[in-house]
Amino acid sequence: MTAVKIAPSILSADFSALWQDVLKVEEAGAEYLHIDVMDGHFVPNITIGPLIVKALRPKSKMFFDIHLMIENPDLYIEEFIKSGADLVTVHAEPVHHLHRTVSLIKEKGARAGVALNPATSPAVLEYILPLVDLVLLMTVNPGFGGQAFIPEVLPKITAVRKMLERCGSSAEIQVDGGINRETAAAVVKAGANVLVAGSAIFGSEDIAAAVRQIREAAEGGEG
Ligand SMILES: O=C(CO)[C@H](O)[C@H](O)COP(=O)(O)O
Ligand SMILES: [Fe+2]
Repeated sequence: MTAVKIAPSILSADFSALWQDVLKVEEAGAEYLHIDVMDGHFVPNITIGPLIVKALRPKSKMFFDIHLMIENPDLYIEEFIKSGADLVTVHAEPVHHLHRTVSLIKEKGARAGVALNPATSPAVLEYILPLVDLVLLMTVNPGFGGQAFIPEVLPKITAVRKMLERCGSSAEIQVDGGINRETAAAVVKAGANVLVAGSAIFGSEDIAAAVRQIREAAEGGEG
């Protein structure tokens, strides 16, 4: 099993002191910086665009993980990658030609992720797995931070882990939504290895301790 990685979601950071919060999670040893992009169409919220990614890029050496919750992602993929994205994840639900979209991410030089809402079947991944570097399984319905973890996704995590093994894929499995000290072990036990956490990290008085505690809890689920 690949080592657990922690991906703090800046959706819950202090936007008036954003890069200082980014520095805190980098110093705490978190591996990925999870950046939630919402368009007010695919999800009922509007957040961050490529300008923010570009502004943060010189401030941090972290792996920039861009979670696009937008319609028509093909229009923006190149700009996000030029702005400093290391990984671009698109949702399967609003995309008409997923193979084309994932291929575009790879062509433009980033790693490619595919995200699935809690109710979406992983069957959609089967024939594009060789191109996919990360599968993001939403453990809340996307759009907002601070929502409760949906436990019905746990068997889907295990199903995707088995699918990856069957296909000889080394793609990572990321989970996003409601991840904290209480839920971390269960998602890792089910087969996830990249854990996004927003409110559990940036809502904490001690950001470094929160990263450490989630990692410790997650490692309790390895085995
Ligand atoms: O994609 C997201 C929401 O759509 C966020 O990454 C996610 O909700 C993180 O927030 P929290 O850890 O507070 O649930
Ligand atoms: Fe996210």
